[in-house]
Amino acid sequence: MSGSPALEISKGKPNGVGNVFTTKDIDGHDLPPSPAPSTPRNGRKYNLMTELVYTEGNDQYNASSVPIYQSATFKQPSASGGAQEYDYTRSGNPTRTHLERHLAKIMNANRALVVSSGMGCLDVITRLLRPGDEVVTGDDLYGGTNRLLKYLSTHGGIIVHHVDTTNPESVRDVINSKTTMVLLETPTNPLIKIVDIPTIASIAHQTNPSAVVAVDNTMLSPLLQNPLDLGADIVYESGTKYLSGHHDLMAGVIAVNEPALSERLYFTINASGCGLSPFDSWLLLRGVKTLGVRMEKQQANAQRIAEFLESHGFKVRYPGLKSHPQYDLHWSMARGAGAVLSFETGDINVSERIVESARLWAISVSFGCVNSLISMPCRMSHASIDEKTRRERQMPEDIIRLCVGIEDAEDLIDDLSRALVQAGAVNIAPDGFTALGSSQVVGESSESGAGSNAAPTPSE
Ligand SMILES: Cc1ncc(COP(=O)(O)O)c(C=O)c1O
Ligand SMILES: N[C@@H](CCSC[C@H](N)C(=O)O)C(=O)O
Repeated sequence: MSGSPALEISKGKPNGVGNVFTTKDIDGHDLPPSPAPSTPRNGRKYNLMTELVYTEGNDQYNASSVPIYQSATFKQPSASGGAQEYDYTRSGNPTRTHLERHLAKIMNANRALVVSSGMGCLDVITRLLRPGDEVVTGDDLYGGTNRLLKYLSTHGGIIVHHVDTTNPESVRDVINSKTTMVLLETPTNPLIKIVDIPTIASIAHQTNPSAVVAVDNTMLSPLLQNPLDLGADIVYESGTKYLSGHHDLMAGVIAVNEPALSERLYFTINASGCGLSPFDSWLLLRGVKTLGVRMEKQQANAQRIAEFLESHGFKVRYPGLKSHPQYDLHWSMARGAGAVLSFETGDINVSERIVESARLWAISVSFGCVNSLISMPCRMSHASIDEKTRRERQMPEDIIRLCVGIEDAEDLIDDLSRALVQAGAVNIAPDGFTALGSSQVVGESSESGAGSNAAPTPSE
């Protein structure tokens, strides 16, 4: 790639640190700092769907698929050290570098770093904190995030404020000169609440210019939202979810624009040894290429299912529905609604029966997979948040989370309809069914959802 006339490599340090390209292409377009070799040779910035699949290598055999450098060590030409880019895979590996450069491009970032899981990202990011530092974060957070923050507040001398981040004023109320980090998720998992990244980022930076605003973008992926463009300093994602798409690997990616910050994060990754393995880097690079087609289908299916449930009287949380209280805010930041939604039945036992009656929908934690999943967050993904805290944070114990895959939408709706009937979650009438306790008149449900509004007969 160094021979490309379109791009110049800035002088970098070993292991890809600082090896970013200048921002102008041959035509003078001001490109985001571009992480070749995954950028087309002409230096042009294409639409994201194109950039996702475009990678280029400098392998001596012109391999179309980036090789897996399954090697822990790299021989060196002399004993003087420091002359070559790689020496040891914990510090850097060509397959990992290739993935990082590709992800930096996709995430509109100067630099991306890949680690062994989404929680690995948060571990690396929170090592920026020092005892006495304060963190402001949400009251609806992924259970594992909550658990790590709790550990840090109990054992690491970090003060953590959980506030309702859907209201920027609650952030303003607690933020102060000791606030070194603001940690956000949007949409939140599992209550699908929306958080105003630009407003909160500006409150944080005004109050303490050195505060770092970190956003967990796992629920939407870079296809649908770019928090760095909205004022965040760090974005991270669990690569276990949409980025890879098949639930066959664990990974995490951290992306930043500020070189000094990226150096501090890289230091921890090298020092602690949590960089992603060559094989998982290769798998993740392969998965990222289909992110666009997967997400488009998953999101279209999720919209159908959300409308189906809502039309039958269920309380549904999904930012693709106009009834979402923060619909406008969501669409001011994001290009899509994603494929995770949740709904309530009003009864834990009914919810449990629905989950267990589903056949196509696997009972499983996680999301972003091509297969559709159903879960009860309070008992599964968020069980690490104790019951009292869940109550204080108004997490409905009966909430069901649907993580929609790429199957045929009619099949998914049929299976869900059958599960709802089998679980006794709906009132059945000759012309349709409605959620128990719903004020909706039977039969008035819209045609937008199920293949038919007729009450399905439980087939099992
Ligand atoms: C929103 C969110 N962030 C981070 C994580 C952590 O990712 P990982 O499981 O890859 O560690 C998860 C799920 O696990 C998640 O749902
Ligand atoms: N037992 C795991 C649960 C993982 S939940 C995975 C995912 N983030 C989700 O929301 O489903 C744990 O304790 O972390």
